[in-house]
Amino acid sequence: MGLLETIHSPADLKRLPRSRLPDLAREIRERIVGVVSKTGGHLASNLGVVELTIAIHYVFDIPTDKLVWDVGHQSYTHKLLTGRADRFSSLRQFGGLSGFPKITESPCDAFSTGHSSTSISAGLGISCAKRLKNDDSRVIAVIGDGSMTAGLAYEALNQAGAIHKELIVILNDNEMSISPNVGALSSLLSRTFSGKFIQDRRKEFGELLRSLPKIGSDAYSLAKRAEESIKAFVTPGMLFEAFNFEYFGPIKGHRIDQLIDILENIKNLDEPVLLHVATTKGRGYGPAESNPVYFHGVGCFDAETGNRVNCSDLPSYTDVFGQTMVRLAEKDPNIIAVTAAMPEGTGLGPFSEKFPDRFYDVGIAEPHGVTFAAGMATEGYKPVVTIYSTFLQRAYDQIIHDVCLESLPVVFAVDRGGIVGEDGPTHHGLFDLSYLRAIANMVVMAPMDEHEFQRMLVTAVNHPGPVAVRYPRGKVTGENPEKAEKNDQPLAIGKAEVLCSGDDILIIAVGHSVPEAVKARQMLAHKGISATVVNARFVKPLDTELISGLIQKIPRVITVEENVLDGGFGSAVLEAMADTGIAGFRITRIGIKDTFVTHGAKSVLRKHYEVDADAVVRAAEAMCRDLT
Ligand SMILES: Cc1ncc(C[n+]2csc(CCOP(=O)(O)OP(=O)(O)O)c2C)c(N)n1
Ligand SMILES: CC(=O)[C@@H](O)[C@H](O)COP(=O)(O)O
Ligand SMILES: [Mg+2]
Repeated sequence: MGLLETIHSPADLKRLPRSRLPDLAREIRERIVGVVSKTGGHLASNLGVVELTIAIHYVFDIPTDKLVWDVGHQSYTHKLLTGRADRFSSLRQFGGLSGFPKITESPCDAFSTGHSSTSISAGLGISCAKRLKNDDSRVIAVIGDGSMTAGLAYEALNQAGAIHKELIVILNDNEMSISPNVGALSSLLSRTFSGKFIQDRRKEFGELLRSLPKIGSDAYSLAKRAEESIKAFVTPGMLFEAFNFEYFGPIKGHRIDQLIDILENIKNLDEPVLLHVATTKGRGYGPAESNPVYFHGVGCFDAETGNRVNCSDLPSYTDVFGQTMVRLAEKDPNIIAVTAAMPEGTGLGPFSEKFPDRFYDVGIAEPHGVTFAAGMATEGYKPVVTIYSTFLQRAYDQIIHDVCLESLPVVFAVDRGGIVGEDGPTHHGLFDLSYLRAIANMVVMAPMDEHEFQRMLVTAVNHPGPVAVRYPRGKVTGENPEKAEKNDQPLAIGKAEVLCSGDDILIIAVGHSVPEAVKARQMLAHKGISATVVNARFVKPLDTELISGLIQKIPRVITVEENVLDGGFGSAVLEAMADTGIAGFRITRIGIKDTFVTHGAKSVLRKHYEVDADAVVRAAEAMCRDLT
């Protein structure tokens, strides 16, 4: 029997002698690679924290002590050690284990996560609550160097340092976000401080001080040298000490013994503590160590070779976006691309290579990215801010206050709109149509296919105000290649199109729900029901004229969207009809009812939450039945 099979709780782990822990780490790596090769998941980040997770569970008493994982994409070892090993192969599958910590999944998951940089805030909140209850158990927050690029982390450090509450922050520094980490902080963290380095700086600084009385002709250059020398002394420790944290590290993150010793030492300090741990992303699995960007979040692969399996040849919407951006930027030198730590995920790799001076990776800092783009727009540039729908939620005030209030021409390329699949509720882009259409001056559109997508991007970069194009995660349709010849032509803003006509039912769909509506029309035809299908294209401005005219002719209406129903596209249609005073029609809105969508394959979720073609057919049949 393997060691892992003997561990059903952290208490079982503590019974193992320290000498067996490296063997356990090996088994855990094998299990993670084996399962993730079949389910997909965040492989590289998980392989990097195997020893750290074992050490934390060995030293602390989880769940009495609380452990908060930042993002939570690295929590697989934690799941394996906390009674979930037997269900681990169900990872990220519908009904199976979540890929992130989830309060409802285990008492050992202190906080639910998925979005980055929340761990210090949540950990501090938990710590303060414990002290109010006279509970002196410990709170540990584990945060990556990439997640330390977000302002939220510093808001939390700022408060923690001021109120001196016990909190252990472990900075897991692998010099990587999804891609290599960016920004001034990342170069500060990655400075190597050998004894020689420090001695050299001291000597240099000493010489400089000795020369200071001679200040005369070139005071500026002396001052500059002094500044440079002082800067050379600024260590990561000083940064955190400035926030009143006790700093320890950097220590090597793959030596379990050393990790256990230091954790034992800092366990009972009654000040905020920051332990800086250096780890390697992908550790212990060759393909992931050599390509941590690809293996950050990966689909199915062959565990022997690391090669991808089950790939379709079709490009994704993200690929089409990346290619179109290059084409548009070749013609228009004012186009700028902004990403928040996701150059690969957003398809901006080719753009960044071709136009390095017009490409900005701001780090995990979506609110800053939006305001940064607004600043560029005031100087006549055309920023295209490319952020996943779910992460753009972070920047809502910036969209309203910094972009839309003055109607600045910023394009929002909203990737991962709709159901994204296995990442689950923290990552589905199911709110964007609602939150974006509520803002004055904003144009909101969603393409039915890759051809319309390109036309929408052309339309967006030529529009003089804020505009959002929302598109899904996944492959393009690969259909209607004849449409390609119009791909460079802009669309008329606020104009929908009738795709096909029929007298019984009117189906009005938007974005990638349009192909579902077309499929439903074919299924309905076999049942003797004929439907008109409208591709709305725009959620705002809505084509009220076309829609109201059709509703008067066909008063049995179904709207279809992959967004929450509240405030979404169907609501927009209802509001417009109320405003025009049209009455005497029936409407069924298909979309996500008032709930959060779990994790699982996209097709499974679409069926389960009734936003697929079958759901449209059922709604149409019910409407026709009620009439007879
Ligand atoms: C608000 C937010 N923006 C973007 C992401 C996407 N994302 C997930 S993990 C990650 C990189 C995190 O880097 P780090 O914290 O260093 O963790 P590592 O993967 O290196 O262990 C990013 C950008 C996210 N989860 N949340
Ligand atoms: C953990 C996280 O937030 C990202 O890694 C995310 O899972 C990426 O999603 P995609 O796979 O859709 O790029
Ligand atoms: Mg990192």
